[in-house]
Amino acid sequence: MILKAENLTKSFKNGKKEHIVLNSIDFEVKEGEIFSILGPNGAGKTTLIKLMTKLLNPNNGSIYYKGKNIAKIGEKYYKEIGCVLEGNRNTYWFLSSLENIFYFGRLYGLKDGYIKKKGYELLEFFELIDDKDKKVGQFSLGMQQKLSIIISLIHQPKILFLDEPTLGLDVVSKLDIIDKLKQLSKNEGVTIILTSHQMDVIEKTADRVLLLKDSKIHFLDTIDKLKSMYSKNKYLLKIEGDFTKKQIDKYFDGLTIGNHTRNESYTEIEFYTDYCTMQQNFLKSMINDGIKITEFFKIETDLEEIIYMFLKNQGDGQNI
Ligand SMILES: Nc1ncnc2c1ncn2[C@@H]1O[C@H](COP(=O)(O)OP(=O)(O)OP(=O)(O)O)[C@@H](O)[C@H]1O
Repeated sequence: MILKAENLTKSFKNGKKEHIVLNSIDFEVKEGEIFSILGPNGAGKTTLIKLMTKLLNPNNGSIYYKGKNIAKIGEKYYKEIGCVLEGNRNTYWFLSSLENIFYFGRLYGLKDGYIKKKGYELLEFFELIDDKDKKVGQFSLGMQQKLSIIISLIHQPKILFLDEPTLGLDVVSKLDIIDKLKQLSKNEGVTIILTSHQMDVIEKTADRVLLLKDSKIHFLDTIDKLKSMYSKNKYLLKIEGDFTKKQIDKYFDGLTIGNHTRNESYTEIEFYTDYCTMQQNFLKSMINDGIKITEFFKIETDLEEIIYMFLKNQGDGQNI
C-alpha cells in the first residue's frame, strides 16, 4: 500500500451552508496499480485528487503516504508525486517542449545534465522527440497532454495523479496515452491515480475503481468484480414471424424485457434473467410449441451501462 486515506472529510462553504463533498471516507491505494476514481459530475473526484496532492486540506481525517501523514511530510512530498490537472495550463505555449521540460525540471531543483537525459528519455518514450524544439502553442491537444505528463514525470515520482487525462483527445491519441500509462505502471512501477468520465479508458487501464457518489464510496474493487456483482445476464432472442403481445407475455412471464422489435418476418427481443434454468424452460416450451428460434445469444453489458445503472440505483445494485 502506497497511499491511505482515513476518515477523510472535505466540505466547502456555500454562503452560510456547509456543502459536504467527501464524508468520512477510507480507502487504500496499492503500489504500482492504476487506481481510477469514478462518479457523476460534482461527486468530488477532483477534490479528492487535490486533497491527495495537498492542493487542498481536509476538514477532517488524514492521508498517509507510505505510512506517513502527508500533512507532516512537507515539501518533500512533491518530490514523490506528479500531477496533471485538467486543462492545458500546465505548460508554457511560447516555449518549446524541451524548454518546458527544463523550466519545470529546474523548479524541482534538478540538475541540467539529469533533466536533459531524463527529458530525452521521456520524449522518446512518448514519441515526441521529433517535436522537442517545436513551440507548445503549435502542438495538438494530444501532444500537449503527453508533454504535460512528461513534465510531471521528470523528477521520477512514485505516484502520478491525472485528472481526465484523455479528455478531448481523438481515438489514436487516447489509445496512445492509455498504452503509455499502462507501460509506466507495469514496467516502471509508477502508481497512477486518475479520474475519467470515459468508461473505455477506465476499462482499458484501471486495476481498481473507486466509485464516489453523495460524498461516500459506493464501490472499491476491480472492474471484473463490479461487472460480476452488478451486471445481469442480458440475452437476445430472434424468432421467425411476428410474435404477438400475448405470446410475449406467455413465454417471458417474470422476465425483464428490454428493447424489442416486431415485424411480419421476425421478432427480436432483448431480455434480462439471472436464472439459467428459467431460460432453458421457456426456450423448451417455445420449441415444443413449434416456434422457430433463429438467434439466441448473450449480450455483454458494458461498463458504461453498469455504472449508469449502479449510480441510478444509489449503488445498491437492486433493479439492474
Ligand atoms: N473551491 C471550491 N469552493 C467551493 N466549492 C467547491 C470548490 N471546489 C469544488 N467545489 C464543489 O465541490 C463539489 C465537487 O467538485 P469536484 O470538482 O471535486 O467534482 P468532480 O467529481 O470532479 O466533478 P466533474 O466530474 O464535474 O469534474 C462540487 O459541488 C463543486 O461545486
